[in-house]
Amino acid sequence: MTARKQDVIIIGAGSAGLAAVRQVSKQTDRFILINDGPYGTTCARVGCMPSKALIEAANAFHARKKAEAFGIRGSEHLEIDIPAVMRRVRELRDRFVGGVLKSTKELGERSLAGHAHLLGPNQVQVGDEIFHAQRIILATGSSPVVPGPWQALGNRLLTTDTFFELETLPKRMAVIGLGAIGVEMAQALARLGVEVHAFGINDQIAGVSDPVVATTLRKSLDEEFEIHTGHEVELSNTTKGVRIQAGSVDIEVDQVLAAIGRKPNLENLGLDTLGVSLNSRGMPPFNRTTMQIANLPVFIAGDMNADVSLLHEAADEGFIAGMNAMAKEPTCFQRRTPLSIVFSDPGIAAIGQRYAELNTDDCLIGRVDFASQGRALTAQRNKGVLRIYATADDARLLGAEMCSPAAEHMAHLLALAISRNLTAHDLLAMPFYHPVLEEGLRTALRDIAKKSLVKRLDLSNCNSYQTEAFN
Ligand SMILES: Cc1cc2nc3c(=O)[nH]c(=O)nc-3n(C[C@H](O)[C@H](O)[C@H](O)COP(=O)(O)OP(=O)(O)OC[C@H]3O[C@@H](n4cnc5c(N)ncnc54)[C@H](O)[C@@H]3O)c2cc1C
Ligand SMILES: NC(=O)c1ccc[n+]([C@@H]2O[C@H](COP(=O)([O-])OP(=O)(O)OC[C@H]3O[C@@H](n4cnc5c(N)ncnc54)[C@H](O)[C@@H]3O)[C@@H](O)[C@H]2O)c1
Repeated sequence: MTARKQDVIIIGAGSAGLAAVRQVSKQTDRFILINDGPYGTTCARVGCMPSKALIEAANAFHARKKAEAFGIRGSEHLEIDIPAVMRRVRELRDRFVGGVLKSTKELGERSLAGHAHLLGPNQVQVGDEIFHAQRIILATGSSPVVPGPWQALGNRLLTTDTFFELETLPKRMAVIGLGAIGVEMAQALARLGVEVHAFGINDQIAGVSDPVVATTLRKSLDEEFEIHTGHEVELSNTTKGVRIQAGSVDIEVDQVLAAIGRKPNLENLGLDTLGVSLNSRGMPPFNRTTMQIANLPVFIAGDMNADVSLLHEAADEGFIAGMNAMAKEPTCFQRRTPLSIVFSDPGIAAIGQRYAELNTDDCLIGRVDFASQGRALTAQRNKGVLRIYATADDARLLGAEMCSPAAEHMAHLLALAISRNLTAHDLLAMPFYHPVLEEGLRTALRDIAKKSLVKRLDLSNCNSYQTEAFN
């Protein structure tokens, strides 16, 4: 065994780990990046990117269902070539992964493959080698949760780690779990022609906490695939597939996609050697503005810390960890306004404070229903609802939840406004072009302004025409 001295050791070559490497490598050559398992990052390899490639293909095929109403004939003759869809998903995936691999290859000997095991706050073991470092950054990511008994289903049980390798899709599929992954995948599979049964242990879908948005979302998804909520599922092998029992539901499918959440990769990592108490889930205490674990020279970033499992947050945390690992004293970084988007149709988004976090007695809620929104109607995208939350005294924007057309774009506008501490009136004083889906956003802002005691003598007071076309 050897003890090699480094300034920083980064464990995990995912999005968080690579963001940390980018910062650390600006200041020192004495660092190593250790990665166990496949390179290329969860996001590019089995996460964000292949799932979006699948969703885009599914949406393109689904568009035929609106053709007749537009006056386009013959769309019923369109066919889908599933093996070609899956090949395209993998080709794009390989392209995205290729870009990531290039950056790890460039590290040469500083990039090391193997399972990292901590021996304390300054030591890491990989195989027979021991490495010593002033600082350590942990960024080992997360893995799909698969309950032990489900393993008996063999290759009839899929997770997003295995799904994208399929050459073709089964006729009948169950998606267990209705979080972000469950909703995105269930809708995409249904739009690709698979008979989908989706199961949620409770009524919450994609994390939506606003009851008005939740009801609209459920109604919209119910039109596309079977949703069963409120019961634990029992899975068992049959001669032809998998039997699923949940409450009064008893069905058979060919394959099951488990999407019941992800767990941090802590196995055999040696967190117990850090000398700090771990919580019931084996997690050490850490500060999300510095990413530092207690007062140790150890930082924790990305999905591994089970805080917010999103790509942009993983990248931010890797950046903060990298900066602080090279600093004399850790700096506190202001975290960004919470923003999450689920790429379903209608899209689902939450910005700033969620409904569940509000004191609803002390805030204003503005609403728009997209069922009769002008531009949405012209595009046959008139489904969904947006609710914006603002302070009762000065209509300062606090947050929003929505399931709506163009949710991903309106979510960014709202995130910008909330980050800049703007009020509903501030946003209403800005231009809204006509006819755009954002006029729906303006309707919800006007709803807040109407309920607010604040009245400003500027264009924020300009009223609506009260007609569908200009809504
Ligand atoms: C299907 C799916 C879709 C998603 N879609 C989106 C989306 O649309 N938008 C979005 O923002 N987010 C999305 N996410 C979430 C996003 O992908 C993750 O938040 C992000 O990839 C986490 O990056 P990370 O660096 O923490 O982990 P990873 O990229 O998983 O990197 C961790 C690395 O550490 C390695 N490792 C583990 N243990 C050890 C060890 N002991 N020693 C050495 N190395 C180790 C792992 O093998 C891995 O290479 C999606 C996730 C999934 C699964
Ligand atoms: N568009 C995006 O940003 C995007 C897309 C996909 C994934 N992700 C990220 O990946 C992470 C993992 O996604 P996920 O959807 O697997 O996790 P999740 O935690 O978001 O959702 C899991 C869902 O499964 C349910 N569940 C748990 N146990 C169950 C059981 N036994 N039976 C039925 N339902 C059960 C939970 O109630 C929850 O609704 C998320 O944290 C998310 O941030 C993001």
